[in-house]
Amino acid sequence: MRRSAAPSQLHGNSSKKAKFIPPGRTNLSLNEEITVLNGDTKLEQGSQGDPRVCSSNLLPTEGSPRTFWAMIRVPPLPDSHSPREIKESKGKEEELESLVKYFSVVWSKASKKKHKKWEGDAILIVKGRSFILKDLEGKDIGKGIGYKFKELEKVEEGQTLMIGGKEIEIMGIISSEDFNSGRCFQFGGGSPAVPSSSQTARKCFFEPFKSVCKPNAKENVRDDFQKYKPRHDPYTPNSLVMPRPDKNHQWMFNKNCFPLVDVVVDPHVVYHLRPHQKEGIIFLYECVMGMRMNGRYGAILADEMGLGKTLQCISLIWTLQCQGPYGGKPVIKKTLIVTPGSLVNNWRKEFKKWLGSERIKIFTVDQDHKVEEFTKYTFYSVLIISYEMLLRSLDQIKIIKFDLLICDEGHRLKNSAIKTTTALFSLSCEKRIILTGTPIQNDLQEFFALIDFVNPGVLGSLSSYRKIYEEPIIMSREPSASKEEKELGERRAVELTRLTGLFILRRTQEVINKYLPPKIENVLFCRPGTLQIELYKKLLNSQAVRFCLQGSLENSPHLICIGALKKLCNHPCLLFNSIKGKEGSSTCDGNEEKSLYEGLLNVFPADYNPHVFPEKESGKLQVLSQLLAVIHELRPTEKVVLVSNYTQTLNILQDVCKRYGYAYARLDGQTPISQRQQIVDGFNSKYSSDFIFLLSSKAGGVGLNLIGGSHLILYDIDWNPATDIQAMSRVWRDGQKHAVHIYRLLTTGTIEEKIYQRQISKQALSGAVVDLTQTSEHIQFSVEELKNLFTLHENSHCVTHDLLDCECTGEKDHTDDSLEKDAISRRCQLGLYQQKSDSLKPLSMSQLKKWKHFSGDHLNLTDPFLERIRENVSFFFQNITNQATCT
Ligand SMILES: Nc1ncnc2c1ncn2[C@@H]1O[C@H](COP(=O)(O)OP(=O)(O)OP(=O)(O)O)[C@@H](O)[C@H]1O
Ligand SMILES: [Mg+2]
Repeated sequence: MRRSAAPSQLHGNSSKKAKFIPPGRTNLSLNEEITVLNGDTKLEQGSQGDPRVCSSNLLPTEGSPRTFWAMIRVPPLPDSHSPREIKESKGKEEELESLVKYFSVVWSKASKKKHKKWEGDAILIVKGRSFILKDLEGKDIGKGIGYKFKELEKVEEGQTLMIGGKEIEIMGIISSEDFNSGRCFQFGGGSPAVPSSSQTARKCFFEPFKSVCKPNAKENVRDDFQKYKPRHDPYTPNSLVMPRPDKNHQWMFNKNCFPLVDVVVDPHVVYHLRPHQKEGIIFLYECVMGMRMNGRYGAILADEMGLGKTLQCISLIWTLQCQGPYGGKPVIKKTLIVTPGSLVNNWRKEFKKWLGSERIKIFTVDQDHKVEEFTKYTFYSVLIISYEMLLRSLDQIKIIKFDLLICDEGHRLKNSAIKTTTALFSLSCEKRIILTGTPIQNDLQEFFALIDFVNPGVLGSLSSYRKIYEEPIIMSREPSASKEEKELGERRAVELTRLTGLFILRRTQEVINKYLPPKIENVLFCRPGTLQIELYKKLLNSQAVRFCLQGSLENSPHLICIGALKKLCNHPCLLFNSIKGKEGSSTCDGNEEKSLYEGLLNVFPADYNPHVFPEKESGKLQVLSQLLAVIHELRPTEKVVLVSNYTQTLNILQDVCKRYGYAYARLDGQTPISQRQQIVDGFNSKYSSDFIFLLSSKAGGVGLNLIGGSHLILYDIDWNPATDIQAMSRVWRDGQKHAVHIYRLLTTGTIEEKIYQRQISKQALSGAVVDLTQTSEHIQFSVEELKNLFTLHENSHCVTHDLLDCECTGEKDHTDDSLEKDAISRRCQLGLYQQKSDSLKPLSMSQLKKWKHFSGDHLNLTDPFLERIRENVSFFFQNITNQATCT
């Protein structure tokens, strides 16, 4: 048996230019040598005894087959040196010590067999006196230290060596650039297709296309060009023409030699498209057609929330369903859209909004409309289904041949182990698009899962990805990282960005700012009520809180304490209900909670009735009811979205609506999915009499359009800034006609301020995960942090302002302009680790300082809304975006 070629040989590895001469072959010339490097034998793989023993006596006779041990060059034994020589050589050695060289090699286990097999390609890293052999998945497969420089210096292309119990042949030199970027590790990643620039899209083709195939007769050509006309005129001004496939693509996909036809997006749709959406459609087209990367058909459209990802996909589906570059034949027949339950009908609505009811037949799956119906009627081309329903109907879905798969809010596929991901993975459809407005780059493993879903294998296996990208990148960010580690991590990150940037597109909110009305964001620090303060202090003095601060966080009930404080901030009656609810409980958790609540009931008035919940007992509720009143009075035609993360709090807010006779709609986790869109539509309709939309943001806020409302009040704060940002994005989006007012309510001096500070400082600074799934359970608190959380600042107007180091007293409008304004253009954000957008990112403390801020005692408040609520607000922060577009 001959040695078979390693993968690089089989696939024509470009790094291997010269000889691939497997050991054991007879055609080695006599002056080619196998060198056995003789290190200090600190080898991971045992070396084959002392190679010096196998010297000339094993030399083959001329003409006889060369054995593995043939032609060994024995490294010279150390000479004795004079002192000066030693000094000089020491200097040289130090220099050599830091020298790193990289080689591509093929390797096999050391063996005396006559015919052996190369077992694989590998990368040899030679540094100073040591070497590391890595396989192409980045795993170390051999190591050795203590070699002599002379031995390692001589390593060169074509040479065969014995190291670490392995025989290797040097196939080529790798530049440090290629190693550092990770490009030398070749795996399933497709090579980028010939870049087709977006400009080509706008150019029309002046001549009939030349196909790579030559039709037989001129006659046929003429006939063909008449028969195969573009569906829409590519020459009209503002037409949106898709890029032309290159020769390679034609070779691969136009086997029947159809004439090429312009793919032109329906002008009816183009008329509405924003410039970034036109670019997005071209991007998606190139991706799913395999024009950006050979053999890869997936894309991630990660535009920030509200940029119209839905419309971009609808335009793509409509285009591909009717047209294609080869003979005009449609590229796709059936599309599957998987989306959160609350958005199924939103998709249907968007299809109708942009394409009317006739162009495309949509089928949405719900309790009464099963997948079988879609299969039965061939005129349906798009199936829209929720993730939950998909799991239930997987067997039926699998039978249908879908040509395009779109996963909306697809960041949920970041966990490759969950059922939804495996179910979707099992579908055979190659053209896959993930839509997500949530940042996806923070966790490298989740990032891998998303990439691997749209373009399976493009980053190799998970283990190779970890070795080649994740580990070096994470290591480079450790404070203890060496300069080399930092450099390597940075290069790998750049390479990962380059590679994935071919099929990830993320644009920031700024691209649509100019189409949006102004946004006035306010943070209101509300003075707590007397009962609230009393209860708060009592809670902080409880045994449970003291236990948390003792230092052992193992079984610490800190989450229970935090929960109780947050409830109290919303309204004392919520705490009252919890205490009452725990009275009979005897579980372990119950006991901890009981110890937290001990003596609290005595603080409440004896006849306390939680159903009455006077507003003055909660600073925020008091501000809220004043705010609703002033909006109702000053803007009678405008509506309010009122957000809380807790159902119980929403119940209170709902009762407030009833109390004041405000008409309201409500959407929370319990709202049946089939009713959600109807509720949203009702609220958005100009004929609706609803004044308030009560929304549980976690339960159903993602992806919703609530542009009927122009005031949004965040009643409580979440640990995770992304949850709040999601909620805020519901109203300030395309289609909004009014200036948008956002109010975030925080109880002054309490845990709510601390959570806010954590959102804006710690997370923004550390770049920690900004991800919807992050909850307080995932946050690790130090005892110091808990101490801070469990402190009440009774005498401060605004602890957050105190922390800003701002010299103002809050009596006048104050804006700190001393800091340089961010002058970074953030129009487009592609891939990982590029400058993040500020618009949907948690604020930093220094940015907050630039917001206008003033205390509730400020004398000349110009904002009529704030003027009316100032009595209970100790401090304000305000920021206006798009003031220029103010009407
Ligand atoms: N070109 C446009 N002109 C006018 N309105 C548009 C345009 N594009 C999108 N919209 C509207 O903007 C709103 C937001 O669009 P869409 O829901 O697709 O956003 P998204 O990018 O999916 O955001 P999210 O990440 O929050 O789901 C929708 O009401 C949509 O109809
Ligand atoms: Mg969406």
